[in-house]
Amino acid sequence: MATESAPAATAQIPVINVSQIDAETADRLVDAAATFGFVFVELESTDIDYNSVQHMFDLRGDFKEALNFGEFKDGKAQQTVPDSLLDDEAYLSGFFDSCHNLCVRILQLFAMGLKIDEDAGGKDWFSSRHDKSGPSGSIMRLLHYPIIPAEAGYVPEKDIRAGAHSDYGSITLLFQRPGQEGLEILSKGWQPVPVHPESVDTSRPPPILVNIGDLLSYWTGGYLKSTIHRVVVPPSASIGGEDRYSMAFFCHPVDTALLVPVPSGFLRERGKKRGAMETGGEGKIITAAEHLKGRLAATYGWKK
Ligand SMILES: O=C(O)CCC(=O)C(=O)O
Ligand SMILES: [Fe+2]
Repeated sequence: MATESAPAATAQIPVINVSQIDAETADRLVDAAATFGFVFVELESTDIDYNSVQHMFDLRGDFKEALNFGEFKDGKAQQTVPDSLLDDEAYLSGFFDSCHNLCVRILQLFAMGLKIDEDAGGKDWFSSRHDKSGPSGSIMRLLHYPIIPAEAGYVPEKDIRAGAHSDYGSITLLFQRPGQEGLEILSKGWQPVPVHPESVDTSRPPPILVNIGDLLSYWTGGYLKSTIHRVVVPPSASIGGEDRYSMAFFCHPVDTALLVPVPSGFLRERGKKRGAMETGGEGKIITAAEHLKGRLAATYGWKK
């Protein structure tokens, strides 16, 4: 007989309006990032409009699972774009830029919330290290998780759509579709993340889910949390669920950015030093590219 466990409590991730770059917004964002590692940002409070999000979801051509785009230069992708999306290259490039600009805004708010010393750069301390002055690990990923046919013998505990992981970069923007739940975060057990949190009416566009990646967590000595998450077929779905589509923008600093200690009395007072969580102290100063290489090596067993 199948055992039924009580449904896990939904993660109570705050929803924040980022239209103002002010101390109150900054404190709320930092608080959510330090508590959950995840925060919702109201789409209407950003410069990304819902039509362009819808358009991106409509564009996806007929690719089967994940499609990644690295940076664009003068509107041209730096990696191969599938033929079915060639006509849309300029559009993809524009959306990539809008996502990057929103990340810059969020990074300014994090810098304010962490009270980074004014004479060191204040609110621009993180964002100036994400300034597109050189290549970076930033990636736009269009995701498709196909329906699992009932006859394929779907087993909920086994058929995880995206296994437990943390993201590598500074911050990730995740765009979800109405009615397509499935993301879960590891916080006292697996907690489902809604597409529409309670405070956002379902007639409004889903807010953008923002999460902290390993690099920003490392940079802030673990103060901002890089929370483990995964994607499952939601327990409420019929067997095998339906196709899930999502889009993730992974924002990274420029490759050459040095992950020096964050000049923040706020972090120092809390005993948070760069790398303290991972290395037990302040070791060698590495670049963003080296950090990414280390994470990839750890994941895929590559030799550093
Ligand atoms: O598809 C999702 O909702 C999440 C995807 C994700 O976590 C990732 O690609 O890193
Ligand atoms: Fe992820």
